[in-house]
Amino acid sequence: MERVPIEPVSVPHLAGLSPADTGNPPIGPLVKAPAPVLAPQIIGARGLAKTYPNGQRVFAGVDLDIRADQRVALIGSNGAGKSTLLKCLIGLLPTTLGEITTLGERFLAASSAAQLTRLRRQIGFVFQNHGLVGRQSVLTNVIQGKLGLPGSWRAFHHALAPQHWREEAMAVLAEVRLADKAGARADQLSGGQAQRVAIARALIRRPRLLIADEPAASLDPAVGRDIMRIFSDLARDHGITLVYTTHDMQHALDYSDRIVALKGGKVHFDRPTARVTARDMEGVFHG
Ligand SMILES: Nc1ncnc2c1ncn2[C@@H]1O[C@H](COP(=O)(O)OP(=O)(O)OP(=O)(O)O)[C@@H](O)[C@H]1O
Repeated sequence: MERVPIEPVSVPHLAGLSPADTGNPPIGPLVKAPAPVLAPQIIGARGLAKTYPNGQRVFAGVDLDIRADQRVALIGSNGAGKSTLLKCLIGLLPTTLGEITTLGERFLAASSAAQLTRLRRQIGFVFQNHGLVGRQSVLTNVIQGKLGLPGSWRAFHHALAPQHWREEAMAVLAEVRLADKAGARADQLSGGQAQRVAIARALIRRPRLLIADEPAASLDPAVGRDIMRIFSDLARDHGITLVYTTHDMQHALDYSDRIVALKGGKVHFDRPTARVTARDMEGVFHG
């Protein structure tokens, strides 16, 4: 049988076209999808346990990872250990077991004095009792937020402070809507106004982390909500990580991105606020 030579087949309309032109994906080295970028860690805690010297066991086996820019509500019933945990995380109280890394300072049990100084420089504190000096002016109280920072002897009185500190103090007072009270004595303020000054005093430190222990507990409901809103909005606008304790469920739900619940000496749940149900909240305080 006669063999017919087979000519290479040429497809004129595809000749010279690149893969992109043909719609086929290019064949190349496999490229891995990029890992999600995590915000910098602000607080990392592993296997924390705390028992007070009198034998009072508060919590055990606590792990926590708080990233930059989060607003975290730490909740639990009275005596659940919220304040104790908060103080341990920032090196103000020693733990019994575990490892903590806060703002890059790693410590077991207790922070060193040098670590505590470095931590304090980067943290703003607001407590239930505002802790203002009543006989001094609002302006001086705000400038005293600079105490503990370099050159801070000048923060004892506004008259000693450099002009730019006074300007900063007026700017943070404006942020808490109290610029008009700068010259008033702190003991002439209402509870809500005093707490707003305490927030301004924390903000003037330009903290990376804002710690608030029951900031609205002694205020009436409307003023308490106002304080929580100021906190939460300022933390978001300034990119400050906020960790606050509360036993008010609504304050936890309305002003945080994430809720960590303590119960029975353990983390009962830790999840984004948007995924926390009313039943979850009930379970923290009852049952
Ligand atoms: N210095 C201390 N010595 C011994 N026990 C303490 C000390 N401070 C707190 N406790 C106890 O540790 C437990 C946790 O207290 P903590 O103040 O951390 O709880 P909390 O959740 O912040 O409570 P609350 O909501 O009432 O402020 C409580 O049983 C408390 O009595």
